[in-house]
Amino acid sequence: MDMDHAHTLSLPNGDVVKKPFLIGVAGGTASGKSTVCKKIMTELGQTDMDHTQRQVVTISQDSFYRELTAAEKAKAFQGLYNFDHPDAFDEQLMYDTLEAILKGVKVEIPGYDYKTNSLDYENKLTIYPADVVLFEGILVFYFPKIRDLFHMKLFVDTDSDTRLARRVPRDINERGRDLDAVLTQYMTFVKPAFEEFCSPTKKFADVIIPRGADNTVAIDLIVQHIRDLLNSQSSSRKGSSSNIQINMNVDLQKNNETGGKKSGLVVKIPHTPTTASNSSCSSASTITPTNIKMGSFSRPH
Ligand SMILES: Nc1ncnc2c1ncn2[C@@H]1O[C@H](COP(=O)(O)OP(=O)(O)O)[C@@H](O)[C@H]1O
Ligand SMILES: Nc1ccn([C@@H]2O[C@H](COP(=O)(O)O)[C@@H](O)[C@H]2O)c(=O)n1
Repeated sequence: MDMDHAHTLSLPNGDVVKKPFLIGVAGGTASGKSTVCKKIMTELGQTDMDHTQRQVVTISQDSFYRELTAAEKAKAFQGLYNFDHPDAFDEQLMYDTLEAILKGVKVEIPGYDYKTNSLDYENKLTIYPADVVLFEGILVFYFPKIRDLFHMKLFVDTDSDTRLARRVPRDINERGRDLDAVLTQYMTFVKPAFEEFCSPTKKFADVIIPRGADNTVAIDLIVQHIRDLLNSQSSSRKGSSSNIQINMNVDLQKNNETGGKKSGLVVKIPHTPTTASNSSCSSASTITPTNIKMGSFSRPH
């Protein structure tokens, strides 16, 4: 199988399949990862579309939790199982699945049932070859091999009080938990694991999104970027030989230097986009206002 540097794969039989652009979306529990992904899909007009026709799809890391034994399930019901440790996930299956998706293979992924703490094979999600795949979860940047598969990495950065305030009612109302178990699990596992395993992965992000889905500026920028990407893909399918250019390395942090008074933006755009991965953006023009620093990067394959 021949893999070109753009966005298609040429199979030995001459068929050409899509090679998706893979975006990782990490962040603490209840930071708004799924809501951000939903907003991105909605703004791109994807949610009303038949799922076989979608150009953008979202997958959750929760579909890669390991199956629990009966004893582990009994612990989980009391909030005494650690779902926030990397070992709770099937890393190899996650890697193999993302690899298959990147090769344009149609894959089936189980749903996840939080009420029974088990994978839900009755509600499988079929991932058809798509242009953009969003993969969201607390530890999507934790595993180096998986981290390296992403073409773009987003980190949803919502403060821990807000996250706890969202998690408690969600787990009670939507995940069938009782208050005692939710708080026990949070204090015993969720909070310490966030500090140890999730929060340190923020440094790998290309884009940090403070306040999650409330940050419409960040989401609009990301959506615009994806639109540009999809447009460049369709023009390349029509015969253009240009590679996809990604001209963002955005850090959407609060602008502390201005004491929070000026919430401006700094957008640096390279004069001449290059394909060099991780290249810095030394000769850049500046669009103001901004709290966004942009470098440039390109898809790694
Ligand atoms: N910006 C927001 N404002 C208010 N509630 C929100 C916001 N973002 C998410 N939520 C709510 O918080 C909970 C967790 O959000 P979700 O997107 O599922 O987070 P995650 O996927 O990171 O766990 C959900 O009940 C969701 O409706
Ligand atoms: N059976 C399960 C599986 C996971 N969790 C918790 O879900 C969190 C991850 O999902 P988010 O949507 O919140 O990112 C994680 O913190 C696990 O503790 C669970 O409680 N039960």
